[in-house]
Amino acid sequence: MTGLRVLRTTATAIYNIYFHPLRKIPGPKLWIALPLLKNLHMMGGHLDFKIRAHHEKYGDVVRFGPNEVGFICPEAWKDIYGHGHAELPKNFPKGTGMNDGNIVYSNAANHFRLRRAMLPAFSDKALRQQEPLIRVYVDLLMKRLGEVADKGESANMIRWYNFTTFDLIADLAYGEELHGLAEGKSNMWIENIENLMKLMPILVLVTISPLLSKVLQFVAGPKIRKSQAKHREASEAMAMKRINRKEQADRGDFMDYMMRSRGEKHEMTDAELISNCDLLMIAGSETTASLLSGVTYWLLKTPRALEKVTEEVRTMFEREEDIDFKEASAKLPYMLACLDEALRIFPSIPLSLSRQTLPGTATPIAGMMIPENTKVGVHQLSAFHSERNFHRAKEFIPERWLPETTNDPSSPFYNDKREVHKPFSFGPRDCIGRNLAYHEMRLIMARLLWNFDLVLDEQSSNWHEQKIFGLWEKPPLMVFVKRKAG
Ligand code: HEM
Repeated sequence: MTGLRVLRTTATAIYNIYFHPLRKIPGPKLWIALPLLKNLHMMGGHLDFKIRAHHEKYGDVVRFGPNEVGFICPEAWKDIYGHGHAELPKNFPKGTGMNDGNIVYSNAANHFRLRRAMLPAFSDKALRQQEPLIRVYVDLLMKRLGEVADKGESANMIRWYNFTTFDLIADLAYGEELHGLAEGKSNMWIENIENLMKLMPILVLVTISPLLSKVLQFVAGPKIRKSQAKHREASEAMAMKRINRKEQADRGDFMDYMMRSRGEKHEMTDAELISNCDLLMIAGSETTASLLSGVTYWLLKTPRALEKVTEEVRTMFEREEDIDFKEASAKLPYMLACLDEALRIFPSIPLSLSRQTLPGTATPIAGMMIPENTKVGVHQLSAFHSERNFHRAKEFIPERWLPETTNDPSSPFYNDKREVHKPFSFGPRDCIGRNLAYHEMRLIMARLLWNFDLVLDEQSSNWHEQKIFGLWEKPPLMVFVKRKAG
């Protein structure tokens, strides 16, 4: 039996390497022969760095498995994710099937309807209504960090940013406070992410072995199902409460706008509102908090940039109250460059959003014909860190995004392939919350730098050396916040 299995694995490996339609695309032969090796790297949190190294070795187009090709050139975004051709369906990890009520998991037709119903919640008009709701939490963050500053201790910025973004998205989605900032209380979404990160190596291990999967189902299955049911129940109760709270009807928050679809062809059902609010909690909070921690760390590691952005904030505004969405976006070009550079060097979603080529036909991607049913994607970490795309790619250099650089042929960054930098993805399924995210990040960072001088605690001096389990591991980021002098 074992002999037969070895024979079959060997024959498949030989076919995949020497006879498969993708055989001409370069890539690590071991991974093509033994796809499980990738899972082992995933378990260790190293997979995305290995992928990056393979792109460095093999080039813009790399075959990572029997049926899998990764790209890091700008044209691939349009061909894989863009408008103007049939949508390449998403590839979901095993065990997470399609859920048509949820915008991320929906099929093309449902996605179109849900996106139409959700888009108004992210319009400029909605953002103007949401700003005062968001400001409450930014004020509170400043107050709480002031208390930390007075104690003279270093603060774990991961927690503070998480509290802020989760508090404010919960308010926009459910019209309810989570009391993260006020009471230092965690919440079920943060706990879910933390648990998932801890469990990731085990979850990957069970995908390798059906036997281990059965053992895990037996040992932990009931507990996992119970905790999922509890989460569903709690988030459903919060959403239903908001749906029925008439006094919050014209609040301008996510729920208000999504409920305006009622009575229209694209209306969202209660079940869809529940599912998408739950999604917005994760999609809108973890991503933004992650970037805030990334930009904070890289600024602290790059004193020249920290000095420049702090000076920009403190000279462009006379009073803290004047820092708002509109003024911050008009007056802080260097801050925007810092955020973009952080999104490049520490992208919130560092991996490849995997798609599958359509059956029955080859798909043109970046000038190549990719056979049917191939997993394809742009791996963000590899694309953004590649010297093929960016000069001094591994360094945090916000200047590369400034108009005076992008328009100056004598600048070494002039030829950076900025079009490859799409941390919010691209096309019909790109990030719906991009503008909100930029406003939020700009406001929080501007207020932070207005109020405080920041110093990295020695213990976090190598914070960027961290693992990726789908998301960045994000160990504590310890920073001394000191009230600004004078
Ligand atoms: C730095 C912050 C953010 C980053 C880097 C980011 C990135 C992304 C990316 C890469 C996608 C595509 C995911 C996929 O194809 O599966 C996405 C989708 C999405 N994002 Fe964001 N996001 C951020 C903030 C936000 C915020 C603030 C919200 C809302 C409050 C939000 C809501 C969504 C939603 C609903 C989708 C699904 C869109 C669709 O399928 O049509 N995101 N985001």
